[in-house]
Amino acid sequence: MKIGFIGVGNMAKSIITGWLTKKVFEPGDILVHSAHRNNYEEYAQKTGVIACTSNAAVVEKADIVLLAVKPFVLASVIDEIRDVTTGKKLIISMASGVSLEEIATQFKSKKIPTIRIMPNVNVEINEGMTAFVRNDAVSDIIYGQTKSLFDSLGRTLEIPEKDFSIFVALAGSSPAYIYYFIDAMARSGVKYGLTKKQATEISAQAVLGSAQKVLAGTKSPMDMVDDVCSPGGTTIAGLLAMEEAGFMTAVVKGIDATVLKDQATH
Ligand SMILES: NC(=O)C1=CN([C@@H]2O[C@H](COP(=O)(O)OP(=O)(O)OC[C@H]3O[C@@H](n4cnc5c(N)ncnc54)[C@H](OP(=O)(O)O)[C@@H]3O)[C@@H](O)[C@H]2O)C=CC1
Ligand SMILES: O=C(O)[C@@H]1CCC=N1
Repeated sequence: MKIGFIGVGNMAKSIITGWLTKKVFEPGDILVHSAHRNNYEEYAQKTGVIACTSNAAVVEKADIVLLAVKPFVLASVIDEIRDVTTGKKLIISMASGVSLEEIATQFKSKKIPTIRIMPNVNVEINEGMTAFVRNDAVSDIIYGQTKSLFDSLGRTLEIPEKDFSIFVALAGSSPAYIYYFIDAMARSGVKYGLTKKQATEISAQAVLGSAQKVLAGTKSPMDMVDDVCSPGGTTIAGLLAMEEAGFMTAVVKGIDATVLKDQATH
């Protein structure tokens, strides 16, 4: 099976790395094309994936085509590939805020099997979180096969399309917020004399272990907060100072702004 990428920027590269690591695809099964020849040819040379000469060539040669361009470029890319896209190709879009209906309108056909996904960059290390929804032209078999490709990249979840905006906030965009949190912790460590490297490792491992404990699912996160806060201790002093500075409000406002921005793309 050949898989093609139109656009080979941050998200496409993360997916490709995840698949190559798990040997889900060989480099020779992956086709790429993007806006700038230097970029995609250099990437193909480095990784062994195949560079195509146009977006249409990717569609012609691939069984599955991932549209990995920014949302505002999607319409012009679909214009370019419309004539070579038959019902035998599976189209996967990861563009935030662009609905299946809008994609069908752009293709001028409801018969193009299309899956909308929302991955995150952590697929690169096979620890991603990817949401899925499909149109009526995607059979159960194709859907199941496609989902298993993404299962190799981390967790996957089928959700209604109306929930994609909140999913973008909690999973698509949130790695940036979590990296930012880790960096803020690490900077505080530097303030107290640790090297940035030491402080970053300490903070990241604390986030990793905490996330794993939450996912183990034995207690709610809030119960775990209480377990760490010894009466009269250091943690409750720090937590209340963070809350006074608006920790919870800052997070909720950030998620609200992400959701609004995603909805504004429609
Ligand atoms: N980054 C992320 O964490 C996530 C991104 N997404 C979604 O993934 C999509 C891609 O985002 P991201 O990878 O970050 O963006 P990037 O800017 O990193 O990559 C965009 C890619 O699109 C290519 N491109 C631009 N115009 C065209 C065109 N006309 N034809 C073919 N290729 C073109 C660029 O080419 P070139 O490299 O040659 O300039 C580049 O490779 C977006 O829709 C975004 O919403 C979804 C989840 C997470
Ligand atoms: O920032 C963005 O628009 C994309 C969508 C999710 C993550 N990055």
